[in-house]
Amino acid sequence: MKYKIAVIKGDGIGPEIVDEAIKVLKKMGEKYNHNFEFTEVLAGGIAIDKTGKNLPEETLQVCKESDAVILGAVGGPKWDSLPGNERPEKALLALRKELNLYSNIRPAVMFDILKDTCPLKPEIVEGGMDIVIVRELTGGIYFGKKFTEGNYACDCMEYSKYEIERIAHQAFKIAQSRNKHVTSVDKANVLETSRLWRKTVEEVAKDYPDVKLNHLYVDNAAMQLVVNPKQFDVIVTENMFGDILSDEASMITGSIGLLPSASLGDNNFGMYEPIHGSAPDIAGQGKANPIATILSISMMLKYTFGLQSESDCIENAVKKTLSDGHRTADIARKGEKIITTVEMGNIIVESI
Ligand SMILES: NC(=O)C1=CN([C@@H]2O[C@H](COP(=O)(O)OP(=O)(O)OC[C@H]3O[C@@H](n4cnc5c(N)ncnc54)[C@H](O)[C@@H]3O)[C@@H](O)[C@H]2O)C=CC1
Ligand SMILES: CC(C)CC(=O)C(=O)O
Ligand SMILES: [Mg+2]
Repeated sequence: MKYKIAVIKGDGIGPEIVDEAIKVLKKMGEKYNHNFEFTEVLAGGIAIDKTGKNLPEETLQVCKESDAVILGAVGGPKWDSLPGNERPEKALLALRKELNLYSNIRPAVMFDILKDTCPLKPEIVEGGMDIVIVRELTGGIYFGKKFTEGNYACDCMEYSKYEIERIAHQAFKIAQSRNKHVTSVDKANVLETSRLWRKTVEEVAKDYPDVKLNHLYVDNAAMQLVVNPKQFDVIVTENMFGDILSDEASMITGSIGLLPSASLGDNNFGMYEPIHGSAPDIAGQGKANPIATILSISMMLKYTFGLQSESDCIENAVKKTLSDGHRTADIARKGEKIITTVEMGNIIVESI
């Protein structure tokens, strides 16, 4: 079968990590006899430099005509002084909105073999962590009305009941396939959008009587994540809270370079990207961990293409590579041998 994949490498470490993920996917194609067809398109800073636009029309068109999109990351200091709408990051938001990818699934799992890289107390680490953050991706403060007038600036957090309902359903369905527990995170003590969020999530919960629901304010949730991550199964939350909480959760697993994500809409189409950014501080140095992007490929095989065994194969190859002691700089302990981005990709390909 032929699978059409749009590839957006982006900026900073984007090209380095995506190259490793493509290598893995090509190997999977050979092993399982699948025809993965790649079309590379531009978005972000590199698109600004080459075309003058952060999201050229051709990019959006190719994405719409593909079965899935792989994205590295966009942005960097070179483009930081541009106005909001012209920045590389705006291209990512526009892609998510245009492709109606309202549901961002961010699993955060502590691998046993990496427990010693977790900065938390040993007794907390011992409990482990296996959570899925379900982040609303096309609403909230990132997409609300915004303007600057002289010395005043405004960003509105906006949500409709419909937007909350569809992400809540997604979270409850995921919880049904796991440990049947949803924690909804909001700031309902001060935000109108959060009060609508909480009320709507409670209504949706009635359709899932087998799933336990509790609510946490986001400040407490941020604290609970480092005090007792084991209490969580599925966290559902709005766009910005999910963005921040998932970066926090990543460090409990050992590194932000480990966490993948799937951005999904109403059909099987999806955009797959690591949760991290373009990491300009380490770009071009072979220091980036490609595992988050490689695990995003694993999510793509499962969610968009329905290839569960192939998805498991990648996950197992990553686990074996880590069990064999291979470490990029972000997950190496003092004195451990450090390998490069490309070496990590090669070893994972060999494990497949
Ligand atoms: N999805 C995307 O395209 C995203 C883009 N950004 C953009 O990326 C740029 C940099 O943002 P930052 O706030 O620095 O966040 P970042 O996630 O790029 O980097 C934060 C820290 O994590 C490290 N890091 C990130 N990915 C890593 C990996 N794979 N392996 C090892 N270490 C890794 C970086 O070296 C840095 O120290 C900004 O322009 C920002 O807007 C930020 C987040 C997401
Ligand atoms: C442009 C940002 C909203 C990207 C980001 O930080 C993310 O999606 O995690
Ligand atoms: Mg983020």
